[in-house]
Amino acid sequence: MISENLHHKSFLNIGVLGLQGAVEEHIKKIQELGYHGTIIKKPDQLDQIDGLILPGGESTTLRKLMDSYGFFQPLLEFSANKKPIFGTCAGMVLLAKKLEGSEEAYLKLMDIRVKRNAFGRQRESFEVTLPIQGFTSDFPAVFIRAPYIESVGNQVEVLSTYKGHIVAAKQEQILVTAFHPELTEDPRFFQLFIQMIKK
Ligand SMILES: NC(=O)CC[C@H](N)C(=O)O
Repeated sequence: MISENLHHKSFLNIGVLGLQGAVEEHIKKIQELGYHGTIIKKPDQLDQIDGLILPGGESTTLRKLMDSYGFFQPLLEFSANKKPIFGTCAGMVLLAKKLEGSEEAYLKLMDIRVKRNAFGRQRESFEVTLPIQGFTSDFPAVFIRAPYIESVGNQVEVLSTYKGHIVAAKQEQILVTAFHPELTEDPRFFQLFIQMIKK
């Protein structure tokens, strides 16, 4: 009985880093798909979850908060244990191995070089439909002061580009999007992340 229940989908517990940014929107998406979503405010909560979403927000603020709450080392361990991480927008900036310009990268968990606020002032926020590798139809992508990926290492699978710039990618158990899948009705990026967790 117990082992059967453990396979029930609601037993997957997906965390959303809850220090700043689009936290509730992600929790809502996880719940809509029938899974348990937990707002993560302390590093010891990482032990309870099967995967973690690093939401959009302001990456400079986020990294300061992550440092002061002691998240840096525990997140490296979380990733070393092959627990999946999904970074959207600022979350993607935090996962990058390199940042364009003088700013030092933060977690350096994914072999991507990221340019922040990359689409310029005129295009602070916009929505486009994009073909995504593995999806059978285009995805509505909402960009807000979005970064893009300038280059990737050979472990990285490019999932989507917009105007020649990489805006979604995957490396082993890490998924990133420059856009905000939590702001559209389309659940496919969350479904993809959940598949990565179940693997
Ligand atoms: N919507 C977002 O997450 C914006 C990201 C922000 N421009 C940054 O670099 O931190």
